[in-house]
Order: sequence, then C-alpha cells, then structure tokens
Amino acid sequence: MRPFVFINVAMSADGKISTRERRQVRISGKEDFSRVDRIKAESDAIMVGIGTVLADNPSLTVKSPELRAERRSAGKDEHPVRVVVDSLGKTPPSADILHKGTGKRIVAVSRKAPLEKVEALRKHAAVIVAGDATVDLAVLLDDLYRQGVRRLMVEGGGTLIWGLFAQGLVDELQTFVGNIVIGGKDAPTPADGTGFLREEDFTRLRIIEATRFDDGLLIRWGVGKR
Ligand SMILES: NC(=O)C1=CN([C@@H]2O[C@H](COP(=O)(O)OP(=O)(O)OC[C@H]3O[C@@H](n4cnc5c(N)ncnc54)[C@H](O)[C@@H]3O)[C@@H](O)[C@H]2O)C=CC1
Ligand SMILES: Nc1nc(O)c(N)c(N[C@@H]2O[C@H](COP(=O)(O)O)[C@@H](O)[C@H]2O)n1
Repeated sequence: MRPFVFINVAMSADGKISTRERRQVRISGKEDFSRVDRIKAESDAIMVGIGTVLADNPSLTVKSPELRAERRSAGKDEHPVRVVVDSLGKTPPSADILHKGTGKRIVAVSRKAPLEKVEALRKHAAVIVAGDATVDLAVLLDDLYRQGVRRLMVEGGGTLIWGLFAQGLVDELQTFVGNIVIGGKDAPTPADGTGFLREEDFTRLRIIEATRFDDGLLIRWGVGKR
C-alpha cells in the first residue's frame, strides 16, 4: 500500500520551474501561495528531492497560524512530516528543513550513502534506507504508508517528479502556470530525468479542474482515465 500522491508545482508559461542556474524564482502570486499553504496543511507529509533542498533551502512549514491551529486542534503536529529524497545523504545538517518548525523529518537515502553522513543526519531526522544506488521510491512510499502517511504532497523538483511518474506512483498533478517566460534549454521543468520514449508509456492525464487566478492558471490533473 502507498499514500495518495499528489504533486504541486509552479511553472512559467514556457514550462520552466526555475532558471538554468537552478535559482529559486517566484512564479506563484499571493493567492497561489495561500492555496499551497492550505494543501500543505491538508497533507500528512510533504516531500522534496535533495536538488530542491540544495537549491532553495526550503522549510516546507505551514505558514498560516490559523492553518497550524486547525492541525493542532485535529490532534496533528503543526506541520506535515517533511521528507527529503537524498540518495547519498547530502542534506546539510544545517538545512532549514531539519530545523524550522516542530515535527517529524525523514531523510530517505540509498545503501550507497556514506555511513558518517547517515549518522550525522540521524541527529535531526529519522533515516529510511531504501534502494541500492538511488532511493527506491516504491519502497519509500510503502514505508511512509506504514508510518501513517495517507496523503503525500510532492513539491519537486523535476528529477524527483520524473522518478515518481516513471514508476506510476502519482495520483494527481497540480500545476500553477504563471504569467512569465523563463526560457533556457537547461532550465528545469516539472518532469526532467530521462523522459519516456514510447507513446504507449506516456502518463495520461485528465483535467479535474482549471481555475484562473493570480494572473495565471491552476490546472488539477488526475492520472489515468477514472
Ligand atoms: N517552481 C516550483 O514549484 C519548484 C521548483 N523547484 C526547482 O527545482 C530545482 C531542483 O530540482 P532537481 O535539481 O531536479 O532536484 P530534485 O529536487 O528533483 O532532487 C533530485 C534528487 O533526488 C534524488 N533521488 C533519489 N532517488 C531518486 C529517484 N528514485 N528518482 C528521482 N530522484 C531521486 C537524487 O539524488 C536526485 O539528484 C531547483 O531549481 C528548484 O528551485 C523545486 C521545487 C518546486
Ligand atoms: N508553489 C510554488 N510557487 C513558486 O513560485 C515557487 N517558487 C515554489 N517553490 C517551492 O516552494 C518551496 C519553498 O518552501 P518554503 O517557503 O521554504 O516552505 C521551494 O523549495 C519549492 O519547493 N512553489
């Protein structure tokens, strides 16, 4: 069993999620950031790849005091469990994700991660070892489910999102398309990695909802026909 997995990503009108230097950019507007905070508060866990931790140093905390209070009154931690997918244990022990806000953190590493890095991370987070050279995402999701995670939000980046699509581990994709053009053939996109080659392998989506706000468009896509 695995959690319901949904991806939330903000991209430019030309389909980029950052610059070619992988510098964090503001694509969402105020309204979209509030929506992101709400869907984060509604999730049991929120997951990013190590590329995002190194590029953005996110905390992935719930920002609204009201939403945190709602979580507390429902008997939950103020923030969802923060999960980093990090094959080689490269998460800096000083990273905001390990320190900002109360609650549980999990770093998922592969068996290739150096022991001393894993031990250093264990001081701040629970460590899950899954996979030989890269993190086995199916095993990780199974483990998260066993730990009570039923609704998992994935914030990126493009490599992790690709890994999840490639293995058929995504239920929903929420894309905010902002009114900017970033450009650059090497700028990251919502699904990077190697990409599918054969049309029969492409992930098929259906539109659940399309809403205009913040001078952009939010599209919620369901995976598969259903
Ligand atoms: N606009 C937006 O909504 C967002 C933009 N970003 C941007 O994305 C960029 C970072 O993305 P990436 O460099 O692609 O890094 P990423 O955050 O996708 O992390 C990729 C890393 O995850 C690890 N990993 C371990 N096992 C894996 C597996 N089975 N499949 C896939 N990855 C696995 C690998 O070490 C891999 O290098 C930054 O520029 C950041 O600003 C990130 C999140 C959201
Ligand atoms: N939804 C969205 N819109 C944008 O314009 C963005 N740049 C991002 N980036 C993501 O938000 C994370 C920051 O989280 P914290 O504020 O530190 O909690 C960042 O790492 C990206 O995942 N998202």
